[in-house]
Amino acid sequence: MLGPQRMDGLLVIASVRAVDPSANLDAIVDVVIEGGTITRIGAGAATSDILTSERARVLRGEGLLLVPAFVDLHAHLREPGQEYKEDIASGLAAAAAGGFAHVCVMPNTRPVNDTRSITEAMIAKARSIEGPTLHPIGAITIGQKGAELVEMADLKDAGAVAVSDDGRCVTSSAVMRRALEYAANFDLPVIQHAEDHALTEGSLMHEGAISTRLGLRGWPRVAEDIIVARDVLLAEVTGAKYHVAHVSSRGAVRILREAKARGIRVTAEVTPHHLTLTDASVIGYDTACKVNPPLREPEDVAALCEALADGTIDAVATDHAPHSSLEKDCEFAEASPGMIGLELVVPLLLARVREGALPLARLIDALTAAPARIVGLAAPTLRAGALAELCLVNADKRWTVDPARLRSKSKNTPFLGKAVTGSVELTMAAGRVVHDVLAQGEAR
Ligand SMILES: NC(=O)N[C@@H](CC(=O)O)C(=O)O
Ligand SMILES: [Zn+2]
Repeated sequence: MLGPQRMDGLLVIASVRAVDPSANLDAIVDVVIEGGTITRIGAGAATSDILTSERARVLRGEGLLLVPAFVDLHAHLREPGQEYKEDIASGLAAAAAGGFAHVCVMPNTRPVNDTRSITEAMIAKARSIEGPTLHPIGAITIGQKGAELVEMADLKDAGAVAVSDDGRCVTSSAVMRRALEYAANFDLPVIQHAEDHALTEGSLMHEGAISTRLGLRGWPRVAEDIIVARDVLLAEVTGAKYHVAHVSSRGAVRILREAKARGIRVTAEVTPHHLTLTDASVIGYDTACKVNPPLREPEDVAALCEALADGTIDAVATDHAPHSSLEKDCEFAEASPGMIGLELVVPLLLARVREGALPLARLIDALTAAPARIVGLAAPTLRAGALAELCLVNADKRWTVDPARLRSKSKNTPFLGKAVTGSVELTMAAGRVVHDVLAQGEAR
């Protein structure tokens, strides 16, 4: 349910700890939002005139954390074609609840988003909903078949912010080279799902001691590393913008670190689940733990966290991949890979911050300015004059991941029923309140 704040209203958040690394900000401030714009921010910005104004909704910010709203580079909203798993409305509602103002959506819909008309239809649908802004990612190849390139100029013109065959890897070096060369003309980043399919045929989880014990065919790290290494070389010769989706292996981290040190234009993202879970989660054969790329070993999780902390991995992306009970309540071998993620970013990653594995400011950058830069969006920021795109977090609130509370149509997460700490209390996107749990039981 939305709160009383509208575009023309006055919202005041008083005495809140605001953290925005892009504005060099970490301080207790008041924030005044008028007509969807941050008009004042700073200590004492909420003057008594403002606080007593009839028009004002005043939120007490003590004990809360205010950050720019998040930008997701990788979500599967399943519309068109698989609306029983998710649709644009439910996916954007989940994004709002998770603290997101912008969601880049992958093209592995039915049909695949490889044309202007599908890109435009997705944008039109999202515009009819008062929620976070949707940004389509077009396919690299027609039908994501890995052969013929799409009309990238058309897709870009229609509003696509990047291209990707996500779900499938562009395995042909020749196709990938041409894709990078072509995309460079339009300054479109090429996002790779790095998986050498020849090495992962029939795989169900990470290849290691646990897959051997469980008798499940494994996906070795090297299947990811080979593609990342090859693509880094292609990015170097083409000068194109290359981005690696959902990095999961420590080998890929090493290759990215070397590539960046050599000045090659590469960027990368990591998911909350790869930063928190290992292949040991698969021991109970819980199909919610089946995901591509697979959950790996503790050494990989540590390497991913370190790489996110030092900026080798630029961004956190959810890879929100909803699947219904039809695809998940079955044998492990038959289950579709993927887990939902939009609504769990804050509790999962604040836990890593509390453990000291990740500085808070870096995490906020990785959820806001860094992903925005990769796809060329204006990053949400906490500055006077900026569009209000922000997120109010209660870092200490404990809640249970109850299926009834999740806005996503699908409930495929291994965190179901688990208690977590850290909740998104209010989200503003494009100047509007799109998620508000404070409105209930509030004095005014
Ligand atoms: N991550 C997954 O396991 N699945 C994704 C595809 C993808 O992101 O590769 C999906 O679309 O379900
Ligand atoms: Zn993928």
